[in-house]
Amino acid sequence: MGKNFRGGRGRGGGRGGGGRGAPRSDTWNNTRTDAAVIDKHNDSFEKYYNELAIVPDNEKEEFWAALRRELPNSFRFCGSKGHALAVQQRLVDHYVPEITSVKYNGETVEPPRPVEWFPEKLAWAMTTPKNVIRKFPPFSSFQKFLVSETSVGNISRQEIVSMIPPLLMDIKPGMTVLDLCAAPGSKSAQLIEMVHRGEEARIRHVLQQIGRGDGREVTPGGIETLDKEQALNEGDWSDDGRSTGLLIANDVDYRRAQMLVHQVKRLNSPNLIVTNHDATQFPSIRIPSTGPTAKYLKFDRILADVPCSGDGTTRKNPNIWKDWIPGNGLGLYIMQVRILVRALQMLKVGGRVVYSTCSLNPVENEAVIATAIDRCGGLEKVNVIDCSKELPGLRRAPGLKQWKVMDKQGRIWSSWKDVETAMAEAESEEGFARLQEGMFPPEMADGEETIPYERCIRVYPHYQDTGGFFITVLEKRSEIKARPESAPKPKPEWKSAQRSAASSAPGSPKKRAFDEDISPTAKKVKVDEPVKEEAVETQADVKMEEEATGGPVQEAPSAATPMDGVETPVVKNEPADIPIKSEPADFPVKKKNNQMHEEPYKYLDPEHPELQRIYAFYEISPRFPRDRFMVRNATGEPVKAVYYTSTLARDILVMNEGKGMKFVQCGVKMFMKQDSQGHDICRWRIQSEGMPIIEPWVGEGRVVRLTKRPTLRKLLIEMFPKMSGEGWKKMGEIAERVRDISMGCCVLRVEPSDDEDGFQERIVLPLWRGISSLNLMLPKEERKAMLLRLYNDDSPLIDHSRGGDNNNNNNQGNAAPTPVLTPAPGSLTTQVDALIETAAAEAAGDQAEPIAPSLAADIRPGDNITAIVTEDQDIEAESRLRGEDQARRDAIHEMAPGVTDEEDVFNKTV
Ligand SMILES: C[S@@+](CC[C@H](N)C(=O)[O-])C[C@H]1O[C@@H](n2cnc3c(N)ncnc32)[C@H](O)[C@@H]1O
Repeated sequence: MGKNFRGGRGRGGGRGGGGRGAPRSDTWNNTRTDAAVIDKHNDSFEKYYNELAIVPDNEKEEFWAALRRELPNSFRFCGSKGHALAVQQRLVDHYVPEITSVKYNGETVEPPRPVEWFPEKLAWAMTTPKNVIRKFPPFSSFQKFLVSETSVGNISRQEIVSMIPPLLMDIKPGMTVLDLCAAPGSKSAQLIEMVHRGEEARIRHVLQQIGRGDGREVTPGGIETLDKEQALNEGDWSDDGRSTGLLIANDVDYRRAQMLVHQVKRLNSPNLIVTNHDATQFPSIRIPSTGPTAKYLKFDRILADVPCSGDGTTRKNPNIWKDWIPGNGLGLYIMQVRILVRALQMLKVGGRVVYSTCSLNPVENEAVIATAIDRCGGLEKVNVIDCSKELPGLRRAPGLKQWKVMDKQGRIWSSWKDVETAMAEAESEEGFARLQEGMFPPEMADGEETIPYERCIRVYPHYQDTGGFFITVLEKRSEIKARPESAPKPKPEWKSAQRSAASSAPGSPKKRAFDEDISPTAKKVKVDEPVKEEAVETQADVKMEEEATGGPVQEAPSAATPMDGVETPVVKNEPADIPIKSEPADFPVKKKNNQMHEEPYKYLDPEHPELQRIYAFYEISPRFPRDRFMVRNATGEPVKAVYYTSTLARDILVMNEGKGMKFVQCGVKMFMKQDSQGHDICRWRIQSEGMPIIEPWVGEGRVVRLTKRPTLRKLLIEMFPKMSGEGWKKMGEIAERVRDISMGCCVLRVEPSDDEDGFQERIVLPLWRGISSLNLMLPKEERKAMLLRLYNDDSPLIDHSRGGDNNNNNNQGNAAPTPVLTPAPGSLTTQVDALIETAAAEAAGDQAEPIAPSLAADIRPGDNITAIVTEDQDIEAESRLRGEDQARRDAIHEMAPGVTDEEDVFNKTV
């Protein structure tokens, strides 16, 4: 083990250790005070679901009671499996026994419990009340553990039911995956972990094959080799074991796309691209073609976790009780269908789309599935997969076979036929607005196969003490040509006769209501724009046909039209190509609503002299590819940072540049320029997030090995311990090595052993050898989290660069005062802070917007989320992350460069 790109930043990788994008520490014992005062009744809500009988009579009471109770806290251990298990082990061995013995008011307090059906029991839930957590010391240390591991990205707070869809995607290494509605990104995080599954073991295997291993056999048994068997059996060996898969995580909302970036960036995956598009018309992505015809990316797996009314989330969002109206679900149906149809279009034959909502409403669930299958050509083309054997232990209900629809006035309709009859007789169309034929169970023609709704999955709150959720897994059986919305399915004869009678009746509605009625709800999130549906389909279909037939593809001229403040490409009825050129190629471009476009992604020549210097200094194996390093500035020169991406990500960035694709983020920062003195020192240090990727390929000349617990503890607790004079002798087992190693960045490999003072897991950390001191290049939060997890030690850090004070900001040394980093008014940071305030207000129900209320729940005011769009901002954000010490050092450097500690000079980022 040693790779930590997937959230294992406790092992040294990982920026964002400051908990950016992670829940704020105090959310771990939040109780929702608003929950107590909200009246948890809503007549229409209760009437509708009672009449639908979504649960049997004898469960109704339990069902409604569960919906009214508060939701237990739940979380998931994340990162690579081995690492996640190591962190989990700490909970099992240390905290659970402590907590289990606690009694409150004579009752034993329920400890956190693992979710039985979740693989490896990596998901946990707890109902412990806040006052108990506050009152008892065992809980406070447990809470500290949760807070610190969450802040460094080893634990992700996530609703239990929200963890289900990725688990049903059956993602295999090497697959291309698209998450169409991804923000704030909890499922994307799961998906990227899956894309990388087994990678560590595969790479270790390859290294051993080529004689570059670290001497340890990859044998089953140790935590770090758990993935081995699976890894060796699964494919994806074409890139020396590195994952060749891809996740594109997309969201239409730019603000939310930024939340998404912060959630997934800490996973340090080079196989991830974040985009900002309307999923109903997600552009086709060009990829290299070996033949004369253009080629477009198709996905093995797509997650359509669509925006929904969210009425399964009352436990988390009690405002739903007062806000629930039938129009919420009705207004979303069209968009949900469009997203699902687009997903099916972009899917490979044999691939899977997982459709999910946190709504109980069949209009947003079974009806969407039925309509999308119908529009794509029926069950011959797209089928529902039976997942009843998956996730054993998860209690679930089958999808509804029959359902009714509640209109905006609260009337409940059993069939579209009834609606049509009533519409024909009605004085006005008022009251029928938004009703659609497709919202009702389809009436099948003779001999037509019925949709196997029983394969849809409904999870109700009282089953496992969770929120409510709907999931359906669809498989594409053959190429499709989706029927446009405006071309309804041919009707059985009786229906045609009835329709013509109805439409000729005096006062009959001229148009079906939805044609002119766009949900105000949808408008709020700017997602239900009038999509030029037919055109989109035409183009997508053309592309698919071209791919299928190998026919020619014509590059379409392109245009972009702003709609309601959102730059949405309007697709004209041209023969091909959804990607539309909407940007000139100069960057960055400031857009309306403060949307920014990223700086360009420019790949470096593999023979670039700077790359050659880096390879030489770190003795990087020639097998490690050189053609995937890029910079993010218009000159294309490595000035400040060098990023690394997978091959497929590179091809996509290169081939689609300037073609209207809105890339928000891609690439792992691998090398950062260091302002350092000395001729033979490499001015590029390995950035902690890139460390897990490059570290196995770094030569012995830049590696320091460590096996004893006390040595690592010293490095974690002491910042800048002295090497000068006799100082180096205090470094224990690594003393001579660090005395002799030349200045610059190196790799600290913490190796597991069976010794009493040895480690169970492999850890890799970046280390800086300065002229007269040594320093782990880790943010303070990360140091503290590791100290707590590995040593159960929460003592303050000691900073030798400020005279050895204990870093409590009381500035006892002779150093300059610590400047406080305050973002300038109007800066990106403050703007995004404001956005996050808004998101939190949404989560607390301050807005009437019923769409996906769960979205903002994981983001709180004060979370340090910044819209990072340029290289400079990225570096600035990193400096902030590294804490006030960095700022202080920078300040000292500027104030009195000649007299301060040398480390100020040697650790300053240019
Ligand atoms: C239910 S949430 C997704 C939650 C997310 N999958 C997760 O697990 O964190 C729905 C998301 O869809 C986005 N959205 C709404 N309409 C969209 C559209 N037309 N295209 C893409 N994304 C859309 C919203 O901004 C929202 O972030």
